[in-house]
Amino acid sequence: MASITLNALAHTYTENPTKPEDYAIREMTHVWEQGGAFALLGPSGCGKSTLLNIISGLLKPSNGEVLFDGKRVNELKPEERNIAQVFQFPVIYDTMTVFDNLAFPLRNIGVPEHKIKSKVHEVAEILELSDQLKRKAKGLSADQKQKVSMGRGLVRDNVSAILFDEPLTVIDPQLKWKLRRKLKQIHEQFNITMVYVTHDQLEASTFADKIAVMYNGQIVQFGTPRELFENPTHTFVGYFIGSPGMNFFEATLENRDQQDKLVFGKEEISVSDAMLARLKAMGANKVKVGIRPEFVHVWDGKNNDAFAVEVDYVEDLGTYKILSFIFQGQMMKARLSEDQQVPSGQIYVSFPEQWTKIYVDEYLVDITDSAIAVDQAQEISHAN
Ligand SMILES: Nc1ncnc2c1ncn2[C@@H]1O[C@H](COP(=O)(O)OP(=O)(O)OP(=O)(O)O)[C@@H](O)[C@H]1O
Repeated sequence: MASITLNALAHTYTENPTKPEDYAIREMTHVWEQGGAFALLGPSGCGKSTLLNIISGLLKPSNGEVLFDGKRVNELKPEERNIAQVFQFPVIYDTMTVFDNLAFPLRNIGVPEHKIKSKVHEVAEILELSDQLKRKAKGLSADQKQKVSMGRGLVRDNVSAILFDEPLTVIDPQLKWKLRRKLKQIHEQFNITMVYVTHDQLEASTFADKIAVMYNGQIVQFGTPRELFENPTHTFVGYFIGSPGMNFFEATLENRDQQDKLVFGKEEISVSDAMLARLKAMGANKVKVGIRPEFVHVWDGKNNDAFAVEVDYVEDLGTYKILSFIFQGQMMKARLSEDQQVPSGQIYVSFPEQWTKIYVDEYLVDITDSAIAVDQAQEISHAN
């Protein structure tokens, strides 16, 4: 078991990179703590597989270091790293029995047969494969084959970490949740560091305690599923997490009647004085405002803080409804409970200040005391 540290890591497939877009992994420093269950979540092409292959040693990074428990492993071959990797498609030997497939990694390193037998039976028991041990792998279903792949990762005692690269892609939907639960159970039992790559937010949040959201070769936020939902620190996280994703609109900081205001179209958006002061100090005239559909309040009648908007349409999704409305010419969404009635035509919506997030250059403007203290310390150190 090990912690995995990526230190100033970067990777490019281009011979002479000149710009950030030439990098599949843009410089990143990141730590996966020992024993954690993590997900690496992001859209196709953002660099997830590249990152996993660098950790397992299948790929040599262009820059930076990979450390296991603080020790540099860049020079170690994949088989010397004690990392198990489970791929999208099960990697097993069809002509061998399930037992021999599971025994293979142990026979390779010369473990005595009696030890192999007990270890294979132990892992088969956990994976519910005990009654399949004598079968040839060829006849197994896709989910059973993937379980054998996982089992091959688990039989070795000295495995530092298991990396899963979209392991449930070929599994039938009704079996996915079963395998996901199995993985969670295995994590609890073995206390192994696990990194699970997926582009599916549901898969990520049911498996992982903490999720790294990846976008354009960078980890833009690392947090619990709840943190990613309630406090996205990058607009991509707001957009990618949630169903539907966060609403965004561009607003400007304007001085009206000697007071700074955040303005969108004809409306003033309510934010705290501390936020207005912070934006002014940053010299940010244009910002993005983000609010999750779940946090938009919908009212039947006029209300002090509420804006008059036009209902566009309502989608009934069985257990909840999605209301689409037009606010100052822009389409936005609110998520409502199934029993909430929505009148047609004009309605009123409000955006609670607590859930109204402000972004500058795609990053959240954080006005908590600790965030401001860090910024000020950085400004002082730059000034010196
Ligand atoms: N062998 C390669 N040679 C050149 N470019 C590559 C190679 N492998 C990946 N890339 C590029 O690097 C970027 C990151 O790819 P990567 O496969 O790591 O992303 P991913 O997030 O795992 O995507 P997916 O979910 O589709 O597998 C992409 O732009 C991809 O086209």
